[in-house]
Amino acid sequence: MSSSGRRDGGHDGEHIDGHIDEYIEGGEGLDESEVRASPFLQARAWIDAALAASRLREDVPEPTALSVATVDASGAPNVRTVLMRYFDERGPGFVTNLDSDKSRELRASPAIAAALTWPALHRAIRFRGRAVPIGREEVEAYFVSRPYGSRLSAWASEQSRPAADRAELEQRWSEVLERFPDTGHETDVPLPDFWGGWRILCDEVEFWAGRANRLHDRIVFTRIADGDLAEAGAWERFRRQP
Ligand SMILES: Cc1cc2nc3c(=O)[nH]c(=O)nc-3n(C[C@H](O)[C@H](O)[C@H](O)COP(=O)(O)O)c2cc1C
Repeated sequence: MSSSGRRDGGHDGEHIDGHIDEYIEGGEGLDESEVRASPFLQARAWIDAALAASRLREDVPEPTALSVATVDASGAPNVRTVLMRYFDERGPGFVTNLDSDKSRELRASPAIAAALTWPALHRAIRFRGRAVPIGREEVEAYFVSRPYGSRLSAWASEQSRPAADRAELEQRWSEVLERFPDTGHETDVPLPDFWGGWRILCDEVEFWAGRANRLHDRIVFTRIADGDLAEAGAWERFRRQP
């Protein structure tokens, strides 16, 4: 633990003093010599490391938790957390209600930014780009793999719309439970038309690696040509100041 850190993470004077300092004391950083040839390979390596760490230790919960920022019709930002359900050469992807605020915002303005953050590993990845809908077949293939209750909840919630009270939600749940009984088969709850996914086609991917004294490493891949995340020639790499 660093000299300025507090284990309770509570208030200390006028600022909030979290646990980050003690983690950053041990940051490995990210040197140009070890950066993979493409943003895909670099992200894949860090995501795999986070998934492995989350199986082995308790301080990396929800390693695929992805903060997703959109802008609303007035240009005001909006952010929420989803789970990254897809990651391949095309970019990170997530599933959600297609009538939710985030989906409405993305249809009006596809500009999107997202971040995976692993404080205990001293690492974060930031993605910026535009969102495109994930194809229905891909969504369907994922949807049938979800547990019955998760598939049912897709039907039970008009995500982001107001609800009078908790009882209203539970009433909707009872209705869909009756409508789509659990037969133990993957087709018992169909994929709703209003449920799907978004993929981020990236123009920039930043890898942040915490280091001592806040001299962190930031290695950025920025797009210079067409091509997916694995296409090394589509990206230029540089270092940003911390
Ligand atoms: C750890 C975590 C994971 C979540 N995963 C999802 C998800 O995969 N999809 C989703 O639609 N909402 C997910 N949520 C809920 C969202 O944060 C959010 O409340 C919801 O999508 C509505 O956002 P919106 O009104 O801005 O559209 C998750 C929340 C947390 C805290």
